[in-house]
Amino acid sequence: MADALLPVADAVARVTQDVEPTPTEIVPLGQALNRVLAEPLAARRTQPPFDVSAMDGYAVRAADVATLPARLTLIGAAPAGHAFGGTVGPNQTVRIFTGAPVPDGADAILLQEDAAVEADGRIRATEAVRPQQHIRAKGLDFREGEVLLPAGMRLGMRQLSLAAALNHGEVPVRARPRVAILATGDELVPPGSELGPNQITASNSFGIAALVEIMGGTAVDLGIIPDDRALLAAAIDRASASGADILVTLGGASVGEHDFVREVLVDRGMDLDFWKIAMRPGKPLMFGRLGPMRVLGLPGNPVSSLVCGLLFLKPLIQSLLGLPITDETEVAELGAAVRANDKRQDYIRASLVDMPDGRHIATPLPRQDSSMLSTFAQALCLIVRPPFAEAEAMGAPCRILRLP
Ligand SMILES: Nc1nc2c(c(=O)[nH]1)N[C@H]1C(S)=C(S)[C@@H](COP(=O)(O)OP(=O)(O)OC[C@H]3O[C@@H](n4cnc5c(N)ncnc54)[C@H](O)[C@@H]3O)O[C@H]1N2
Ligand code: MOO
Repeated sequence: MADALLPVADAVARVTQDVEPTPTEIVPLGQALNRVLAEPLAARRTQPPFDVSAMDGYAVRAADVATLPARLTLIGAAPAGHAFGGTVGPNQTVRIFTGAPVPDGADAILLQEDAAVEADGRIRATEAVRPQQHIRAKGLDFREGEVLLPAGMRLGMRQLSLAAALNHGEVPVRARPRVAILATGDELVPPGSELGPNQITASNSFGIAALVEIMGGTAVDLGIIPDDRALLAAAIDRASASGADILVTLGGASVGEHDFVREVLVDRGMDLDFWKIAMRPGKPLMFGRLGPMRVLGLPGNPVSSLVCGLLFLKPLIQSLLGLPITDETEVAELGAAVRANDKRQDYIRASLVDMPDGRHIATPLPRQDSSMLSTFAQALCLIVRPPFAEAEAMGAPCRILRLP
């Protein structure tokens, strides 16, 4: 029977359809790195809160120092955090430091480097000043009530500092999507084990868990389940009971006699949405819903697993975080000729050189076997070739997806 293979874009649309963002939770700012704002953040204060000196020097009346010579009487000091209480009168000055409020009467800062202290204690300007010189006006950065961080913003280093400057000690963010990860296969043992004769190490869970964490989710490793229907059913029930938003199964997705992940999931109540897509690597991808939990069945071949994680698990997590799903492919140039493609959208592991003239050269790596993590780790991008794309010569334009 001919396979009915779902196109990749349709599969992404079905995986992310009707996903409700996770609830809002309030977290301390110090724990909010990489979290996604659930509500906009407005300034709770004005910055700077008053006219402030941008330099260490002397607060002066610009008219007094418009031309040289100019000598001023020192009447006080204003370090940061302390205002000078009085008013600067004609030919008077106040010692001032960066970040201190500009005293009444003053309208410019004479740089320390442009001033000399005379024997009688007076201050002699060696350079003339302009009005407002080295003064940061109140509200230069932002004003109270202004929204500077919109909902849906991911909090990176710059956004966290800005949130702190706005005077938010804690922030409303989307709860981290919880992703349960379950590896299947009699041949699998954890890395670092003493390997038996027919065993390999389970590698996929690590890459998938890393992707979950990078995206701002929480990975819950449910371990390795042997090819046993009862044990698999029990593990699926544990995943359901854990309240995970997503269950990712690894392996057992194909057609062999030991590939019964789909059957057992359906038996446990999963509503199967699709199985098998027009993609290489990753044909036997499966998706369904089990109660409130989305289930992604990733193929066991390591590269297939991780590429499917990037193409389907990543947008699913983005949807749960209320983030838009965007086309992240870019235009590049083929560094070598490629053959005509068949019915499966191809994701070719490739090197990538960003040229100084702005071109990006993507060259397929020699071995494309979906079991080869060595090639995948070496690749910098995937060349995306649509179904039935024609053969292309070196130098032809192509689309690429950069790898994280
Ligand atoms: N007759 C057919 N055979 C296969 C087809 C097909 O259409 N007809 N599809 C092939 C494709 S494409 C893929 S991809 C694989 C997917 O198979 P499964 O999802 O059932 O995965 P397994 O058979 O369990 O394992 C495949 C391979 O990957 C290794 N593996 C599995 N889990 C892990 C893990 N967590 N970490 C590291 N390596 C893992 C496993 O040992 C196998 O070598 O099916 C093809 N067959
Ligand atoms: O398409 Mo499978 O995903 O080659 O290995």
